Amino acid sequence: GSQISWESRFARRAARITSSTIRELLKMAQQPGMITFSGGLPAPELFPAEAMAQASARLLREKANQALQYSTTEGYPALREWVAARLPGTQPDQVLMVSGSQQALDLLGKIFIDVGSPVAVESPTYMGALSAFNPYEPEYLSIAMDEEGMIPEALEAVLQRGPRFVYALPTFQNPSGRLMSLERRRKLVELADKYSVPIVEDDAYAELYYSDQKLPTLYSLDQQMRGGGEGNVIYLSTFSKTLAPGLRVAYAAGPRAVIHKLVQAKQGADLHTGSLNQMLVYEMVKYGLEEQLSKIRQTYTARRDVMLEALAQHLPKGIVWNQPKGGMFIWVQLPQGMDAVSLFKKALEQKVTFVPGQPFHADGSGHNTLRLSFSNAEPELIREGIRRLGRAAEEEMELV
Ligand SMILES: Cc1ncc(COP(=O)(O)O)c(CN[C@@H](CCCC(=O)O)C(=O)O)c1O
Repeated sequence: GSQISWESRFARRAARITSSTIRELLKMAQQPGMITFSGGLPAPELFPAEAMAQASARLLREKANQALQYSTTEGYPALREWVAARLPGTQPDQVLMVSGSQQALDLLGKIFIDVGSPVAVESPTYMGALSAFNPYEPEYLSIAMDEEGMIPEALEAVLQRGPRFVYALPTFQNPSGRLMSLERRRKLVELADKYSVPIVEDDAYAELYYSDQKLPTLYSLDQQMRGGGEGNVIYLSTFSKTLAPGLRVAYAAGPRAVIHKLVQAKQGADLHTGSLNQMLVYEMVKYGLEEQLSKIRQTYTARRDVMLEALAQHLPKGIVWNQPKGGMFIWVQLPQGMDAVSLFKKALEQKVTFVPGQPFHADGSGHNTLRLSFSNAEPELIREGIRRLGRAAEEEMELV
């Protein structure tokens, strides 16, 4: 027969499945001599590779049957218990181990979103969440933010439209780096309860704080407000930023009815997260992660400071950026009328990459924004990369 036109054969939802900008840009970063500030990649030199080599060899010698066999969808029991013990008022049967929090986002889309369902997101928000939700064809309601996080009036107006859930990143938000203030956290939890709209709290960067002490999670504030018992917050976090993203081990915690439905959805997706990888993560965290975490905080604080200093030195006037207190990203605003994609092309010629900010905006805005990741480049490369970015920005500004 004639050549099949596959586009016409795909399901309707396939039209909402498009490339991840970050993943596509990461491919470009492979070019020789390129300095990349694109992916939120942990510093590989901090991976505890030697300890993992020994632990996995031991697991395969002593527990091969368990490590190499199919395991339960809910996850490795000892790891679920470890996670539950660190979350207020949470039992192990309220925790599901997932293959990266990216999978949790996909499964949450699958169980909560119908075609046209309203879903509330921050502006900007994590583009990977939009990629996970898009195939389920939601209608996004963007919540305006200021430096302290969601603006209460904007949030309340969105909640009155009955979204299926609010997707919130209160701690070192990807991409803006914002830390939601305690007052705004309380406001969000109270308003979500008032309108009985669930909150999905994506806490990927919880441990990557570089100055003030940690603020309480939405999950814990919700528990306090209710005096314990099951709450209104579905909490996500991951071992990608503290241990190793290549292991693809993360977790979701929350009300039993939600976790149970996520388990059923995961059974249909991948049966379970890698048995060996979960057992390896448990071996690495069971005695605590403090030593690993302090190494990470020290390294990323230094890299953040080098990047901030280089930005001040090399970027032309009119370009502004935040001073993140944690996380992996610096969020840059170009003057109105300047386009980050056009700057990206000039930067590529200078052999430096970043992530243009528009894909982080569900409402299509943000053409003059861009995200820089400072976690995965040595200080000297950061200085050189920002110097190159400065040159590209000078060129671009002459045209505007
Ligand atoms: C807020 C937020 N939520 C979930 C994830 C995905 O983390 P997992 O590794 O799936 O646990 C991430 C990871 N995002 C990185 C990594 C994605 C890079 C890549 O696609 O390789 C980034 O924004 O660059 C995140 O920032």
